Amino acid sequence: MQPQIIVIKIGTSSLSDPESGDLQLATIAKLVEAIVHLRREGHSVVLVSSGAVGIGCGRLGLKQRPRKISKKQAVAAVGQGRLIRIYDDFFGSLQQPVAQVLLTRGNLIQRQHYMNVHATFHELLEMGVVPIVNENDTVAVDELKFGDNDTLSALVASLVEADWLFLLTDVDRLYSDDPRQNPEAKPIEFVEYSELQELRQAIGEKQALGAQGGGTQWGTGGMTTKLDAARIASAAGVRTVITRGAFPDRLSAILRGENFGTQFAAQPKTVNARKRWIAYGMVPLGKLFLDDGAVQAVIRKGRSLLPAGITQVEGKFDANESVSLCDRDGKEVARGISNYSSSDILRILGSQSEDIPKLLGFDGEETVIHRDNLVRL
Ligand SMILES: Nc1ncnc2c1ncn2[C@@H]1O[C@H](COP(=O)(O)OP(=O)(O)O)[C@@H](O)[C@H]1O
Ligand SMILES: N[C@@H](CCC(=O)OP(=O)(O)O)C(=O)O
Repeated sequence: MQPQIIVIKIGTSSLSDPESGDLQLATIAKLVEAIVHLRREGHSVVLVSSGAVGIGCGRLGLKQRPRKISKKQAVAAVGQGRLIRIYDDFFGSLQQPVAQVLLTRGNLIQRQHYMNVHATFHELLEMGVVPIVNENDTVAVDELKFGDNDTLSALVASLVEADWLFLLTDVDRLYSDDPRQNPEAKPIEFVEYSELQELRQAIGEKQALGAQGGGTQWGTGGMTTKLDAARIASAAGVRTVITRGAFPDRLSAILRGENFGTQFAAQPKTVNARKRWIAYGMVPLGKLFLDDGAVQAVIRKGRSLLPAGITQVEGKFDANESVSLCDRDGKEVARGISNYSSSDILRILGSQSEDIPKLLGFDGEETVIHRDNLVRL
């Protein structure tokens, strides 16, 4: 097999015991062995590990995840140090160097920062190091949070142009409903990209009816954030698998084609690095609703977006910021960098490009979003 770039995300629910909060040392050891095995087969591996808050709670004798943000951030600062120390000890005993990479959402929004992060991952993987990534919980502010490590791992997978993203959790795969609450829930083995949005909505609605997002009080997002992650990764050409964290030795078997967990088909890797940054590095600050003709032009024909095809604007944004493009039903079909602010678009929407100078009083761009700055989702 060709050397693969593999991102593995492990959730709190697999790292610590749900009742006592104690570390699942055997799982961590097996995960480390599995990763070292993958490295020795020639693959590059990035580990995205949750657990800072959970382990911090264990260290401080807290029985529940704190609700207050500043407390959670302080507890994460306690837990992250311990987490990385355990990994360094375990990987170190197998002579595998590791690196700690702590990221905030803001690091990926700015193009220069994004490129620096990209270059650092590249160097680490070139040197055979296993980067261990987590959100920099201690400094992250609410508006600029990944919020959950499922999303973070998908963005990292897109950034490093991974072949595979493994989301390791405490259930063996995705089900039609939460198997803890509904024993009739049906296992789902394979999901096509075209099925993902609808499935996300159905499972999100069922999960919202349940008590909380995650299966235990320590997990955060449950399956909805994993499905969001699968969508981001699949769109970036990364094959995603949801599988159980307690059996990391199955990762090699999955690479060989065995069927453990739920697999999500990847879209072809056609989008370049800059467009991937536009799609998933930047955070859209508003929405443009398009008529059917504009959806056709942008999606099917890869054309630029002109003011004539825009029917409505939502949100406040400046020129050069990221926006979502939605069809008449509100479904997001593309993202791009707008040449105009939301207030200027309100004045030119529905008009012909040649009327822009007259409507705005200055000689602006002909397009609202140029095709070079536009990515289909
Ligand atoms: N449709 C579903 N299929 C499988 N698990 C589900 C589903 N809906 C909710 N869950 C719950 O999601 C939990 C895993 O999410 P979470 O606790 O956030 O894990 P992690 O800490 O690994 O990110 C499972 O324990 C399960 O109870
Ligand atoms: N950055 C947080 C991770 C939060 C998170 O996404 O947790 P999980 O749902 O268990 O993957 C931590 O280290 O505790």
